[in-house]
Amino acid sequence: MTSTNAPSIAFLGTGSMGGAILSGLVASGATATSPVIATNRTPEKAAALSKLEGVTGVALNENPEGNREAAAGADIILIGVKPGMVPDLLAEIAPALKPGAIVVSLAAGVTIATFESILPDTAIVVRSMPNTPAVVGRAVTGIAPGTRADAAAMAAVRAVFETVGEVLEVAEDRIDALSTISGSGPAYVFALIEALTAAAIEKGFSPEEADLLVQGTFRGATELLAASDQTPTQLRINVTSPKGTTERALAVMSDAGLDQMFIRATDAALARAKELAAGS
Ligand SMILES: NC(=O)C1=CN([C@@H]2O[C@H](COP(=O)(O)OP(=O)(O)OC[C@H]3O[C@@H](n4cnc5c(N)ncnc54)[C@H](OP(=O)(O)O)[C@@H]3O)[C@@H](O)[C@H]2O)C=CC1
Ligand SMILES: O=C(O)[C@@H]1CCC=N1
Repeated sequence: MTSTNAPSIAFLGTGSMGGAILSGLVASGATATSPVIATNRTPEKAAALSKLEGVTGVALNENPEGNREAAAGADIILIGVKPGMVPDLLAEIAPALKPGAIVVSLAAGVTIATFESILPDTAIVVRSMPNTPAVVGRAVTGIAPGTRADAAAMAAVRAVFETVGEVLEVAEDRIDALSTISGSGPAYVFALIEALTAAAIEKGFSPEEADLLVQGTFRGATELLAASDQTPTQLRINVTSPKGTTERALAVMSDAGLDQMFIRATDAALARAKELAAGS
């Protein structure tokens, strides 16, 4: 993505998720050699985006043609609006797309069939499910090919997402399930951090002390896991002295149904994805 032959990219809807991918691309240096256009509704957001190297932020409230103009000039168009807004945006840009343009969905729930029913036959659709650690080059992104996405198109989309992290290609019928794990996953981790921080404060630590203890522990544990050749199970056992304190804490979590809780939580996320696919 750093050669002058790199495809031109447009972000249509550059909020939490689109903005995270864009930040990761900027941090990687990719936008320095391959400029990007990024649209939003509000001028404030567009101005902030324009401060990033190689990025032109467009405010639709000032330029209502901004999505169409950005789409017309792009080889790869990332659709980063909320799921309910996707059909209208696709209808808006459909007449402007270059033949062979690759339209990449970031949206939860919205199917490839929906994309392909609105876009012209000359457009190539790829469905993705990224996550926000893209900001720091640590995204995990699922990608699934539309009916017209050949190996070259998938390679081009993979290259974009590999600039900001790891990529797993799956069939579309796995994307919703993948989303319940890695798409939503950062929120689960932050919720766990919030809960352990609240416990630290309840134990009498100041908020600053609690942040140091909890965030340092999450960072240390994940970096240990990444550096170690041991499984998470073995690393947990290494902390859990027989008849020690950790054992008591983990027993409480087990009694509270930790394993089942994640299964129920991801089932709930999956059910919501089906609702979104149905347009509700
Ligand atoms: N957040 C996440 O962790 C993840 C989100 N996703 C998917 O990403 C998509 C976006 O979610 P998220 O980033 O959280 O949402 P945000 O609300 O943060 O971002 C949406 C952006 O779209 C802009 N926008 C609204 N209408 C238009 C339009 N007509 N044309 C162009 N831009 C427009 C908004 O601009 P303005 O604010 O100026 O109105 C806003 O910046 C969703 O489909 C979601 O399912 C996928 C994986 C993870
Ligand atoms: O909550 C959502 O719907 C999106 C999809 C995965 C993460 N955020």
